[in-house]
Amino acid sequence: MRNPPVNSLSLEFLTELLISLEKLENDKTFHGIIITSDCPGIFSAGLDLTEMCGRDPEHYAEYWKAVQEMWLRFYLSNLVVIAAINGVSPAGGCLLSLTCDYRVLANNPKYAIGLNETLLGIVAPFWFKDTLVNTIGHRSAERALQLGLLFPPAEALRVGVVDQVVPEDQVQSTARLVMAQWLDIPDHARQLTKTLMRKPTADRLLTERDADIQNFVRFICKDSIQKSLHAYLEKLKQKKG
Ligand SMILES: CCCCC/C=C/CCC/C=C/CC(=O)SCCNC(=O)CCNC(=O)[C@H](O)C(C)(C)COP(=O)(O)OP(=O)(O)OC[C@H]1O[C@@H](n2cnc3c(N)ncnc32)[C@H](O)[C@@H]1OP(=O)(O)O
Repeated sequence: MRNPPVNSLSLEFLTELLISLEKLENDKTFHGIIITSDCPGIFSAGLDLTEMCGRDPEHYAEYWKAVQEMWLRFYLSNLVVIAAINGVSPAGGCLLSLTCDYRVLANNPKYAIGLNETLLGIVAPFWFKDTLVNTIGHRSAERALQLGLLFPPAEALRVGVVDQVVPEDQVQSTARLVMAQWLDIPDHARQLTKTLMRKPTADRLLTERDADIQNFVRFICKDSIQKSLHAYLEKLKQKKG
């Protein structure tokens, strides 16, 4: 991912990601992809706050549809998808990594990962929650979501948000080793098993997709939510000054 400075998942960047995924899926010489970051120290800052702040309802609806599409397409991809997490990964950045089949995280205490939405005064939607529950179990997910926990590497491994923590200079090579293991499995059997495991979760969003967009638009348009997002963005900007 190369969307400096922080790989935020803007509408444009999400569209590019989806086009790239589609191209790779349509090229039958590809069997797997490794998602990693070109922004030093940052895997992805998550959803782009500027897409959710000070815009009109039509824009929010279009943006949310693209976020849903990213989740659905990566979560259900027939390719083996591995995240080589070489930086901090809050909220939507964590969600993107949770769509992958395997997560390798660099062992740097700054590289926290988690669904921290509540800390911003926003609520992780049910399909964010379902993805986390499927990964770490109900009790750990409930605690992590309510408290908006961002896990440093050792904790992330202990709770199961990531599958492996390795020295920073070994993240890419480890992801490639893991890819080789996953590609050794007969493709059709692996793909059908992935579908079996993930389809019920994806189907829930597919059947409630429009309602979920409407919920998001209603929620994000609230004055109180706009005020918190605006204040949060300002705080991020003032950090430098
Ligand atoms: C009940 C029914 C509910 C229905 C549905 C409701 C749903 C709402 C759910 C919405 C879900 C949202 C999930 C998300 O992903 S929200 C985004 C969460 N992300 C974060 O909290 C991360 C924020 N960023 C940071 O913490 C830091 O930027 C950092 C990633 C740790 C990097 O730090 P650093 O290297 O120091 O860089 P800066 O902080 O100086 O940032 C540089 C630059 O980038 C801007 N920026 C940072 N993050 C974002 C972002 N997520 N979106 C847009 N822009 C971002 C930052 O403002 C700086 O900009 P300037 O250079 O212009 O100052």
